[in-house]
Amino acid sequence: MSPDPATGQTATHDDPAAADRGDRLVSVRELRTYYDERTLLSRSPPVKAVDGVSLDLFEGETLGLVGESGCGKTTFGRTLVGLEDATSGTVEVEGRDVTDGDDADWRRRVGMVFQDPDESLNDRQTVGQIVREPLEAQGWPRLSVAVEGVPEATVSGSGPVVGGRVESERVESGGSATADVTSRAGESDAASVTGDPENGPDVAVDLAGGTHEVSVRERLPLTAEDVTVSVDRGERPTVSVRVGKSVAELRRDRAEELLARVGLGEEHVRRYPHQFSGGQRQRVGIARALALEPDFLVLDEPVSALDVSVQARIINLLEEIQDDLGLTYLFIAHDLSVVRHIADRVAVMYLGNVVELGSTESVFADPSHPYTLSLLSAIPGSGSPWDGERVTLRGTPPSPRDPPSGCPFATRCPAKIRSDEFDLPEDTWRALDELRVVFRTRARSEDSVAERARALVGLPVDAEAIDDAADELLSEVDLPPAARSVVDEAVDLATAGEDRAAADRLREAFGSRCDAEAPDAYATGDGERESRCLRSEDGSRGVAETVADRERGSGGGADDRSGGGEGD
Ligand SMILES: Nc1ncnc2c1ncn2[C@@H]1O[C@H](COP(=O)(O)OP(=O)(O)OP(=O)(O)O)[C@@H](O)[C@H]1O
Repeated sequence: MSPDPATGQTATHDDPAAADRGDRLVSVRELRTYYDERTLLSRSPPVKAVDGVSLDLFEGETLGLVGESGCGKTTFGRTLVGLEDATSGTVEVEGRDVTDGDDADWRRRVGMVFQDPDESLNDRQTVGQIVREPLEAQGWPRLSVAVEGVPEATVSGSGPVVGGRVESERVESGGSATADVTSRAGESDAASVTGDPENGPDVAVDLAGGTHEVSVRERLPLTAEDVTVSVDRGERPTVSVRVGKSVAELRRDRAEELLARVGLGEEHVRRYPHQFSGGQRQRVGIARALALEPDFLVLDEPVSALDVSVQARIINLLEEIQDDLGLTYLFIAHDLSVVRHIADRVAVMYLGNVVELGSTESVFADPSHPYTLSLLSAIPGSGSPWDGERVTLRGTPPSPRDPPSGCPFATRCPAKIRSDEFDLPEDTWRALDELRVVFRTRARSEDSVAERARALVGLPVDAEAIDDAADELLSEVDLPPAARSVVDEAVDLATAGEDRAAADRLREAFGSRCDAEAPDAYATGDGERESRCLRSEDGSRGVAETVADRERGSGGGADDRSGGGEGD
């Protein structure tokens, strides 16, 4: 395994088990997308929606992106396709930096399908107009023409003429294009080609043998009969290509073809979105996303708003399209069963971070990260080790405006490494964690305009609420005197309005590595996966065992504290 270029750590996002995949299409490194809404009245810190994601996407694969609502999935997808500005980090496509979203070639090569077709389709446009919109926006088509196989003997020029290159290649709306081909002496490439070398030229004129043959690229709504070619074999040979269809006709034909591709007929072209079912509307959304022949689609919960029976049909359609066109998908979902069906690899996201990444099969069979484990435990019949035995996470995710220092999952982690300063039962650790969350939440609300206004007019700090919270959480648990005195100190600080200091005091005394160190991406599962959990640092796991112990009430205490070293 190669070290991570960003962190120097072992085998990471760089590529777990890359051998059987296609070429790398997109490389994302340390990507951050923050929403900064600070105004004169509000000093709230920015929302760290994506907070340091590094991963690769390989040609032809489907990468599933899963995680709770609000963890940053949509923002990540939108940043990849240039709909959101990255705050820092890079997105590279085939070695080219496209992070700023201005790369015209990349913009053409990506498409996005949105969750809610009702919201993403303009109800005042016909379906035909909706699908033609990206074609119009991008000035499609810009036909490329190549001249091939020009033998030395047929075209006279100064020196051996072996190929031609088209200098002008736009189809005018009147329906003709002239391609001036300048001969190039001494070039050795017998078939000089313009346009996208992957897809070939749109129109190729083969001048071999003194005649000419015209071929038209597949998936273009043109046939060779629509194209007239005349060749002037003068001193400066010119090949003129006339296309017998107007731009408007080409766009109309393309829209019909796209609608047919997603299972809609000619009769649908002039209808409006509200005349369709949810599944049909999503088909329109897919046709629109395919308009410019993308290589990469971000599918943002494309079936979440649909009935289960319709979901399966749309998923099948997406799979067929991927096979036919060789597309790469980023498939965003919160439904893990859908992801399991469609994705080759899965990235699990929590609070703006990808915490686990690996092949779908291995992530489902043997999750390394405690967050993945808890997600899988919620799916009955998943076949995961936690199937049917739900690991419920405590509390709600922290605010992305104020993520915890250290591991972002530490405040809810059922396998959190415990401090070895104290020997406490699991219930007590959890109560202390929760009290810290209370102080952190209070500290955050102090930042709000309303709270500052209260402070300014001298409203008292709600001391009773602090005592109540501490009592509720800790009255039933046994705290040794040293621990009790730390809690009393923290409560005093909070009562004095120092909520953040109170939270910090608890962290100092009861926190562990998980509260202090942001985990790198460590290789787990024989290099098949990477996991951002300190327990995966040395390859040993111990996560499932620790969670099992704690959940089943036999854990806690000294055996739980070392982290990383437990398990196999
Ligand atoms: N335009 C915006 N301005 C400010 N904050 C935003 C904006 N868009 C998203 N957010 C916030 O960024 C965080 C990540 O949101 P995002 O929509 O990317 O998450 P998600 O995982 O896709 O959620 P869901 O599954 O609910 O769509 C959330 O806290 C959200 O409130």
